[in-house]
Amino acid sequence: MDKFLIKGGQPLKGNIAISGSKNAALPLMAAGILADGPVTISNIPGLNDIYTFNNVVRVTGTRVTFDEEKQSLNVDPAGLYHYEAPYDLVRKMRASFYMTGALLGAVGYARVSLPGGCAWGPRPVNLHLEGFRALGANIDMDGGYVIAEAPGGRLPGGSFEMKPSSVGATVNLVLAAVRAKGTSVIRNAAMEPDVVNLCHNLNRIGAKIHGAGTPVLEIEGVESLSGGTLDNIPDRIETGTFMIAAAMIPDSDVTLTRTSKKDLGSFPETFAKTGASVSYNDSDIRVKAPDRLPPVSIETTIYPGFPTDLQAQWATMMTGADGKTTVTDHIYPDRFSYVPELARLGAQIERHDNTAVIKGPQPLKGASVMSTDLRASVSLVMAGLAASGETEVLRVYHLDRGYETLEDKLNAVGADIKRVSE
Ligand SMILES: CC(=O)N[C@H]1[C@@H](OP(=O)(O)OP(=O)(O)OC[C@H]2O[C@@H](n3ccc(=O)[nH]c3=O)[C@H](O)[C@@H]2O)O[C@H](CO)[C@@H](O)[C@@H]1O
Ligand SMILES: C=C(OP(=O)(O)O)C(=O)O
Repeated sequence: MDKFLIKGGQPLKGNIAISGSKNAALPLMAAGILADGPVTISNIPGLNDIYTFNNVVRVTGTRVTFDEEKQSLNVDPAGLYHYEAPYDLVRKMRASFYMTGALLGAVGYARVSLPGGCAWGPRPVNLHLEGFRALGANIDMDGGYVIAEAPGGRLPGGSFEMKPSSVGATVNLVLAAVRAKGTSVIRNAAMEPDVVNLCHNLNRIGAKIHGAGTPVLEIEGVESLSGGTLDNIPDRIETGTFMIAAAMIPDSDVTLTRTSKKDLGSFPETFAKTGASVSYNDSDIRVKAPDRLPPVSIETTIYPGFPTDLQAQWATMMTGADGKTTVTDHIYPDRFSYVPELARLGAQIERHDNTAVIKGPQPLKGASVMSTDLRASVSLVMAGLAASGETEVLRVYHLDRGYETLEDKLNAVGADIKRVSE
């Protein structure tokens, strides 16, 4: 298992190119099996989650070819014959559950393993299942698998209101509904850029989805979708992560390229309160660390609110703030595995229910740390960069799920991170 050895205390200076979004890419890849011809998806990052999902899609007989150099992924569903996503793959990656909607839409039948819990507690799929039923699917459970079936091979379509709004369930229902016989309406639909991008791309190959980016999606089912080219968007979470890293490490001056403010929702407004100097251009964002970091409390909410995928990084930055900060997660109330690890680095941080309370400024000092999820792990790397001495971050395979060449990108702007394979 690989680990990182980080020598902290260096400012970050230079350019970092932002990769394509992991969370927007996965729905596009699932959408590939809905088309009548091959689709080519641009700006796909070389990440373990992408490789795993390639294998999930391949199980169905679909051909998936990834040109890593061009970051271009081709999905050819001509050989689609096996309508299943097995437990072995779904347990590695929850997004595999998108195969339920995609197979229902493509062939009217899916046998997909129920995803289990995850490192930060329960992640239910009740809305996905209730939504499929509302669109006309018969849903059964068998040996840990969901069996979803469209009577007569094609869903009739229907209406469903989500409470709460869910990114995963919206993606799954859109995939199931685009080739339904009738029209479907999803109320309180997710407005996250990942969902909007999926809808726009599906429309490019013949879908009729109205209202993307609003809480009401109306999907007129179409007989077929053509093959074609789909475009992935820059990773807004990677962008936010590096913006926070630049703001928390004194004297840093970092320009993020191949990204934009467009999909960041209200994050720039919140980020401005850190006092960091930020300039946004068409395709790059420059961040200079502030001289003094004030405490800025946040609460996660659905888009355009503060993303749950950035709360751990924000809490880490706030260990250096001048005063007391609270970080509250309303989406995933147990997503705090980083708290005891930051404490090992010397942070004054405590968890109370779904809130981390951080008392700063507290200089961090290198130690061995480990986390059990992706965003918590990247936060420990950032803490290691800010800390004095050497920090060892164990089990970096979590990072490899969602940050493309993280250590190379950071080392190129002055960090000192060594990957060690054990
Ligand atoms: C709204 C939100 O911020 N979603 C995030 C969530 O997406 P992900 O798709 O995993 O989660 P959802 O958007 O579905 O969940 C939003 C909320 O709805 C609840 N829920 C969801 C589905 C369901 O069937 N029943 C149910 O009760 C969840 O427990 C959660 O409290 O995690 C991803 C990975 O970290 C992030 O990239 C997404 O931005
Ligand atoms: C946890 C994440 O992904 P997933 O929903 O695939 O687990 C994430 O992107 O932070």
